[in-house]
Amino acid sequence: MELNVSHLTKEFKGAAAVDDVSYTLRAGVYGLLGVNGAGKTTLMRMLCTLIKPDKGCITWDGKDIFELDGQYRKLLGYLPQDFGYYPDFTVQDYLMYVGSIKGMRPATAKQRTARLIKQVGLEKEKKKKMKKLSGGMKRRVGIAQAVLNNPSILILDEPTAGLDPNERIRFRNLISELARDRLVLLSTHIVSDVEYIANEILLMKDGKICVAGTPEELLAPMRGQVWSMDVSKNKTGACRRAYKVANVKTTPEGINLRILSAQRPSENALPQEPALEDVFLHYFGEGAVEEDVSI
Ligand SMILES: Nc1ncnc2c1ncn2[C@@H]1O[C@H](COP(=O)(O)OP(=O)(O)OP(=O)(O)O)[C@@H](O)[C@H]1O
Repeated sequence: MELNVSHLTKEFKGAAAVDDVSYTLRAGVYGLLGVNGAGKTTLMRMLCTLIKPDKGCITWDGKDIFELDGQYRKLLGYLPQDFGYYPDFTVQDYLMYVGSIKGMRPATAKQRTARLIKQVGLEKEKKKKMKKLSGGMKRRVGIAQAVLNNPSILILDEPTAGLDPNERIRFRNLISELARDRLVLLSTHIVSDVEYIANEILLMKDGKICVAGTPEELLAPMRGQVWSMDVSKNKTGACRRAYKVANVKTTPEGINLRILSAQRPSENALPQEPALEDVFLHYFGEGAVEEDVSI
C-alpha cells in the first residue's frame, strides 16, 4: 500500500498551485496543513485523478494512477470541500444512491449503509431528508459516502470546516476509527484537527511541502525556541513586531505572551514545551520585523 507522488506540478495561468511535490504515503493518517491557497485542494484533486498534473507522476504500488484509471478509483474514497448531495433524499436513500453510482451490489450497499449510519452516529436521522440535517451531520454523511465502498485510500478535503468543537472531536475519533488499514489524507488549516490523530503531518506553503514528519519530528527542532514572558501592556506592541507571538493572555499583573524566538527574549522569559500550533506559526506566521526592541 504505497501512494507515491514524484515531482508533481500543476499550474493555473502560469502560476504553480502545486510546485514540484514529491512524497510517499502509506497506511496511516496524514494531515495536510496549510493556509488558504497553499495548494492542498489541487494536490488532492490530482490524487483523485480529477485533474491531471502538468509535470510529475503519481503511482499506486508502482503503477501510474491515470493508467490504472477505474481500477484505482475503485480503491478511492473522496470527500470534497463542498460535497454535492440531493436535498430531498433521506440519509439512507442518498447513501444507497452513492452505492449504486460506485457500482456496489444492492445487498452490499444496504449492509454497508446500515453499518456506516450507526458508525457515524446518524441512526436517529437516517430517514431525515438531507436538507434538514445540521452542517455537522451533513459532513458525517459525507464521510459515510466516502467510505461506503470500503476504500483503501481516503481523501478528505477540509472535513471539519464549519464544525463546532464537539463535532470536531467526534469527527477526529471517527477518522481515527476509519483509518485502520487505510491510507487517510486529510487537509485542514486547523492544527488541532490533526494534532492527535495524524501519524505524519505535511505542511504545505506556496504549492510546496515545506516540512513533513511525525508530530514529534516537527516539534523537536522547536525545543528551546518557545517562551512564556510577562510584559507590561505598553510593551505588547513592540514584542508583537519583534517576535512571532503564539498567544496573548491578560493576567492580573499585565500581559503574558507566548513567544517564538531562537534566543531567550528577556531575563524573565521561561522556556515552554513546544506545541504543533507553534510549529504552524513558525512556518506560516507573519515574518517578524527586524527591529531593535528593548524589553
Ligand atoms: N481551477 C483553478 N483555476 C485557477 N486557479 C486555481 C484553480 N484552482 C486553484 N487555483 C489557484 O491555485 C492556488 C491553490 O489553490 P488550492 O485551492 O489548491 O489551495 P488550498 O490550499 O486548497 O486553499 P483553501 O484552503 O482555500 O481551499 C490558489 O492560488 C488558487 O487560486
